[in-house]
Amino acid sequence: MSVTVRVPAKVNVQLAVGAARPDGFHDLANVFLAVGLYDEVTVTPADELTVTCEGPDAAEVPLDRTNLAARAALALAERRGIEPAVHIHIAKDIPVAGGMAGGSADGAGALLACNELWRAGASRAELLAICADLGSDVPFSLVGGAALGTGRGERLTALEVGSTFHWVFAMAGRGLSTPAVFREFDRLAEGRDIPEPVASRDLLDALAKGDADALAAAVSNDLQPAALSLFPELADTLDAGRAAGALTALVSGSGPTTAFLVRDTASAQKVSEALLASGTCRTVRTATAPAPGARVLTTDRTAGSV
Ligand SMILES: C[C@@](CO)(OP(=O)(O)O)[C@H](O)COP(=O)(O)OP(=O)(O)OC[C@H]1O[C@@H](n2ccc(N)nc2=O)[C@H](O)[C@@H]1O
Ligand SMILES: Nc1ncnc2c1ncn2[C@@H]1O[C@H](COP(=O)(O)OP(=O)(O)O)[C@@H](O)[C@H]1O
Repeated sequence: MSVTVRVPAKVNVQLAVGAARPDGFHDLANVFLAVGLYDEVTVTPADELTVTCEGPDAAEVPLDRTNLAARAALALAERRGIEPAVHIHIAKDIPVAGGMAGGSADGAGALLACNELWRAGASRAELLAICADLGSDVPFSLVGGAALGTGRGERLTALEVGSTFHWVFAMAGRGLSTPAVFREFDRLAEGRDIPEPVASRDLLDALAKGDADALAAAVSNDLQPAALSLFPELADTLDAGRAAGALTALVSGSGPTTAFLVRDTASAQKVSEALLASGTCRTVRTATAPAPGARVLTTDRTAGSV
């Protein structure tokens, strides 16, 4: 018996960041767009909780109980009074510490997979509540599509998207820590009045219409100056993508992955080749958006039985 769930990465087409809250988090207007790069999480009954990971970045993924997938399994097991006796395998295609919510994807994926494996019967609302406890980005990994996240990003309102958008992503040679980027945001904001974060009407309209030019004109990321301050070479990657004809270029979330909105697959190809040739990034991937949220791919109720 095993269950496999597929979960998408995300890009933030708007990330408006408010002042630091007393609890250390920041209020956000976080417009998430799920993109078609996926991790797959497979859960199988085992003697005890174990985690394995395969993929180009696997060596950087913790395999102990700090792994978000393990934390998700433990959270559901505790609520249901179940032994968390499960092996979790992550086939990882989403870059690690890249600002594309790879860990959050694995948390949401493991939660959905364990709910199915254990026939735990958690409702969508309960799954979303567990996701919010695990991390600010985790609820969005469950729902996918496009959504506005408020609060610390965990309170979601689904958004309409009128068409498919084409993206190129440039993966950097090293990661960036999300808390470190928020700390740098605070440092850069010292002495300034930080406005309440609000979603941009132009941006929501562009998404709803499926208008790539309007979306390109409206994207914004308040964490980008902080990410660039910690990782100045990212400016060269952004420039290389713009020069190759991207409609817009921005840092994805807290970075350091850079995201390039392009008009079509031909432009995606051209921008990808230029980015690789520029030598300013480690790898390049293309993907379309929006992508669906966490989905059960297979439930094999015979695997593991004699
Ligand atoms: C910045 C964003 C944008 O979508 O994503 P990434 O770029 O990391 O993927 C998110 O806000 C990241 O969400 P997530 O990675 O789930 O963060 P959490 O585990 O909830 O929090 C990690 C740390 O980030 C900071 N944090 C996170 C969310 C938030 N609204 N305010 C914060 O200040 C806090 O320092 C917190 O301790
Ligand atoms: N399943 C997981 N996959 C990747 N990283 C994880 C996972 N669980 C915990 N982590 C930790 O979370 C950190 C942030 O990872 P990730 O979610 O990939 O990046 P980001 O928050 O920038 O989107 C990693 O450096 C790693 O230490």
